[in-house]
Amino acid sequence: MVARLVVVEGLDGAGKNTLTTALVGELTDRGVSVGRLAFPRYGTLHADLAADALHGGQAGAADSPHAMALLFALDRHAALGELGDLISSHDVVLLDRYVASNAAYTAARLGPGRQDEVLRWIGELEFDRLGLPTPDLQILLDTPVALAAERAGSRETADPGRTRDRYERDAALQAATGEIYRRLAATGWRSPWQVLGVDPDVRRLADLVAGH
Ligand SMILES: Nc1ncnc2c1ncn2[C@@H]1O[C@H](COP(=O)(O)OP(=O)(O)OP(=O)(O)O)[C@@H](O)[C@H]1O
Ligand SMILES: Cc1cn([C@H]2C[C@H](O)[C@@H](COP(=O)(O)O)O2)c(=O)[nH]c1=O
Repeated sequence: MVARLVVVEGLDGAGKNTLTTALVGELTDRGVSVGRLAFPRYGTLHADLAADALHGGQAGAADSPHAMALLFALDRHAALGELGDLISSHDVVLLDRYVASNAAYTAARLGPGRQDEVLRWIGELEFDRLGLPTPDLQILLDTPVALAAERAGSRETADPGRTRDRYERDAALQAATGEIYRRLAATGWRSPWQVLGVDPDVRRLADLVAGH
């Protein structure tokens, strides 16, 4: 059996990690074997260069929208083997962020006039040229910007080592990213999407993911 590849997308602080953890628990309880991976894969070369740029470090020279998008894409390209192993050994593979994150954030940075061009570019680069597998389902956790920002802020307060990066501090960028995510979902960008509101029903989501 080939695993269903399911992606959880949303703004910084939307609750993706929390939802993914709950979904892994619910699916596992049902006897579904679940693989899990989050992007960027902190601790790897390209992801750490991207993170450094986001935090204003030495790699800040790479902080143009296209350069950042390439770093995130190369991190996924380097994960192809790991992703293939997960897909071949589980019923379902859950990804916390994937190609649509790159599409949404990069398009938001470039502004309205260049959105179509960048959405096409990212899709062609990552899926068609780099050969990343197409998701079976993309889930947009559509948490309102203010609530997502509040959650990201309280996480920083609880753990001062987890400082917010420049994307997380930029309310306008988050709002623009949220709009692009909704557009990606409405147009079925690259695969079917499911849009969820705040505090989604994890059991119903598990039904959908497990294909019941
Ligand atoms: N449904 C919820 N109700 C209350 N708090 C929540 C909920 N979901 C997540 N949180 C809290 O909000 C914060 C952000 O959640 P989480 O880390 O899951 O978000 P995320 O989307 O993965 O964030 P990021 O993309 O920035 O890593 C955490 O402190 C988490 O405990
Ligand atoms: C995978 C990926 C991420 N980003 C952006 C989105 C976030 O603001 C940061 C880091 O993500 P995290 O969930 O806070 O760890 O990077 C992006 O622009 N492109 C991507 O492909």
